[in-house]
Amino acid sequence: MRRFRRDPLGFLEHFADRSQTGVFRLPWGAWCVRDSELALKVLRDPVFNSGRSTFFGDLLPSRLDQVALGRAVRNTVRAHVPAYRCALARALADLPAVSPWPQSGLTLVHRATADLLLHPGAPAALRQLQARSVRYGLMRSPLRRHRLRSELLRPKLTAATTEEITDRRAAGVCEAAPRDVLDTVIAACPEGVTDEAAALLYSLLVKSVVGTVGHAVAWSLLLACLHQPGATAWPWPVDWITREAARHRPVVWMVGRPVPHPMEYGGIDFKPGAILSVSPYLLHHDQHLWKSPEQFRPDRWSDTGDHGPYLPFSAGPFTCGGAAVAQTMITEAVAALAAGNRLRVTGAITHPVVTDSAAPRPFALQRVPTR
Ligand code: HEM
Repeated sequence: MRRFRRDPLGFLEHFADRSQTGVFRLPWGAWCVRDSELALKVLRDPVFNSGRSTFFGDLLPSRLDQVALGRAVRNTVRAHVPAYRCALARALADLPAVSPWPQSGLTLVHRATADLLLHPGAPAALRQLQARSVRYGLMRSPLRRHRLRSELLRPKLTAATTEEITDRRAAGVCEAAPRDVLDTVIAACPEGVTDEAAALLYSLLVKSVVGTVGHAVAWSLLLACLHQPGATAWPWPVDWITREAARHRPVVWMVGRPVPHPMEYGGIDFKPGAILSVSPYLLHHDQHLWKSPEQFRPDRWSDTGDHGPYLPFSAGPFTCGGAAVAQTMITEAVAALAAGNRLRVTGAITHPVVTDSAAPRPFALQRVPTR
């Protein structure tokens, strides 16, 4: 496991290269589908994708409820994009000339979405708890002391969110005009979903909106700066940079699907319940399907054809419900950070820290105004 912690993706590639079958066993017992065609089949085939998605798990009673909630939240977030842009500009004005990343990515995105997640009239204590959780453990930290802190914070945040949901449900929430993502979640939860389950659903979505987007912003900045050190302007459109960063270093590095009944897959016999994992990273680095996949090359997005499988947001029936709006949020943030500035990174390496997401290791970003 020490080798995995040092270079998780290299470790995964090493196992994939040595495997003789389309599916190989990971050291911690799970199964990884190495063959790209078989992997895409796992994500798309109804055999593995019926019933409820693992993202929401059993927090909602049916797949229809999951889809309805995902769409409702996506719509609320999409409607907020103009406000996000303005709030981002205000948050950037407070960013120091040298800032610590990837944490600054999460802080920036949180500041730009704070009123979307909890409207300004929501209890101040809850808004503060949410801001603290963004600082100390929205995403699982590799550091034990951070994990301990977040384990202390999480029950408090869940309890405070649950209490707020109880109050809002008692007062009634207007489905047609949600004031924030919490209202949207409450309105989309069918009867019978407890206040605590609604709080857990809400926290999953906060993690996606702030944590996953924040880490994707950090990867884009890091990779673009490392490949154009000291440039006053990047030679690529920001959209190409963010797409290529999501290919080169997908934040969600593994998604899993349970095997529904005894079956043979990729030359191996599986029992029901075994988890088949698909790694977007491995598919994005398949030498047979991508040209020079190990290189960070935003210009590969100048044309629409000739690409291998691209699934930073997964694929098939359980694809990320917020993919398009997430892409917009990431691109807007990177563009805003770069506008009128020369960017430089120090202390940067491209080996990620892998926990529940593949995050960049700490680096410093220096912004020097060019006008
Ligand atoms: C960089 C940002 C993001 C990435 C990389 C990402 C990626 C993913 C992935 C890989 C899944 C799981 C799919 C699977 O199990 O196959 C997922 C699920 C989901 N994501 Fe995202 N996501 C991001 C941001 C967002 C945002 C901003 C929203 C909301 C607006 C969102 C909403 C959802 C929903 C609702 C699902 C569950 C889909 C379902 O089960 O039907 N995501 N996301």
